[in-house]
Amino acid sequence: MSLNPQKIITDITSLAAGRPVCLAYSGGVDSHVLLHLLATTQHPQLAQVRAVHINHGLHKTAEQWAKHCADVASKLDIEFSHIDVTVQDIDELGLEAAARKARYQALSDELLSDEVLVTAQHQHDQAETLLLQLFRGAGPLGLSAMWPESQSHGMSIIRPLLDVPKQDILDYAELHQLHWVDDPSNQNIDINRNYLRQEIWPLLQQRWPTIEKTISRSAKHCQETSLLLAQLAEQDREQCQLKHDGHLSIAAVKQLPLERQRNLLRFMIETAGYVLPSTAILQRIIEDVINAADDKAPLVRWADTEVRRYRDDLYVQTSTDSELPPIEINFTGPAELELSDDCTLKWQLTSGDGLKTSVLNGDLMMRYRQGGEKIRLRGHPQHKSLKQLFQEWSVPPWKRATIPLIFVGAELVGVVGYGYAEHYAADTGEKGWLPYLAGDLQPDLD
Ligand SMILES: Nc1ncnc2c1ncn2[C@@H]1O[C@H](COP(=O)(O)OP(=O)(O)OP(=O)(O)O)[C@@H](O)[C@H]1O
Repeated sequence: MSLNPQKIITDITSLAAGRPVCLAYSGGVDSHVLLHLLATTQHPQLAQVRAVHINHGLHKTAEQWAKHCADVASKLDIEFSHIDVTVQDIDELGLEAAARKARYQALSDELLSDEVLVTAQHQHDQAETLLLQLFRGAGPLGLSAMWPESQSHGMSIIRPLLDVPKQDILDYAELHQLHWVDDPSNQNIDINRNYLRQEIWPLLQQRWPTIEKTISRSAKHCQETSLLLAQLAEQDREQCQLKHDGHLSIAAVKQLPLERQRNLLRFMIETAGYVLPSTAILQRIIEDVINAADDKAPLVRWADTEVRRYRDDLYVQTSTDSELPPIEINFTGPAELELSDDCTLKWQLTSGDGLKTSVLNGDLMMRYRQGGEKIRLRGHPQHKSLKQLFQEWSVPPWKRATIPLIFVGAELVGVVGYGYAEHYAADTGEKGWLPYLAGDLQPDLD
């Protein structure tokens, strides 16, 4: 079998679906062949094409590579740019992963909002990726290896060569007398992928000559299985979201067989964009969180993610910072205050809601809960402790310490987002001063 240029360009056109394409051009043979195909094969629906090279600056010859890429693109009449990046966190991530991280970040910054990125991984890369996942004990999603189209780092990425054998790419390059750059770091067998490629693969291929193709076929089977599992998880999620607040009902989750509980949890975590937990952590979520006694509020944490239970609700979220620094502010400055990276307190004048505007003349402060606060809410006959109110409002314990409280002197007069004290709440028809958290439902402002 040999590489069919028209089929590849047709595949790119259909995956790109009218969006302009930007080729990630390393200077290696694979992306050079793809660049050549894009430049020389016509397709009426193929929108604009350009190429970008990332210079990691890791080799003495890096500048020459970038120059080589620019020359090749220019001869093929393809718009070209190169980006210099600084590879960081090498000690923590290892050279290969650190370079990939810097590369994807730069590509993501470079891409226009409607552009798709095209990369040149082929059938052999796909087989290697599946094997490396297998050695790590991955399930169907990991064994799906690379998808023809996926979303990553905020970009759409398409991989039109996944079904093309490496040999076909080399034959094409030879036929068209292409000159490419071989990355010297590919020889370093301390890197698992290189070890597999240099030391193991030749033996496998000697014994099983079609192994590149057959392993890639397994990746496709796993992709199909992953899609089916996602559909099942979607159905289970609908069934377990009894309220409309997006949280799963623990009682409903417990009705599912264990393997579907695990499948649902993985799906929820993955679609929310968090790092998937290991099998052991997943098991702890089932044992310690889902099967905890009703009155417990357990949590399991990994990476920067946590799963918690409060009453019947299951929370999958970014780890909460339980030790928030105390803040004391008076409200004479601008009408907003950044409380943390993702939380801003804002305030506005509005009709019949919030606090009387006269509070602005006094000693108005904001701080978080310290324990022992009481408030008599508007329309209530007596004071209640904040603890009791948080329970009545079903505020999960770990959120209580993050809700801004408004004080006049030492007196608690408002719990942002929840309610105001009888003597300080704005009357109907009167202008009120309303603090709220950005992202909360905005009040009707006038
Ligand atoms: N420095 C880079 N600049 C732009 N794109 C890159 C760069 N390195 C890799 N890529 C893209 O990511 C894909 C996979 O990377 P990988 O490291 O397997 O490529 P390579 O073997 O160095 O190069 P090639 O796949 O072009 O032969 C490449 O096919 C290419 O599309």
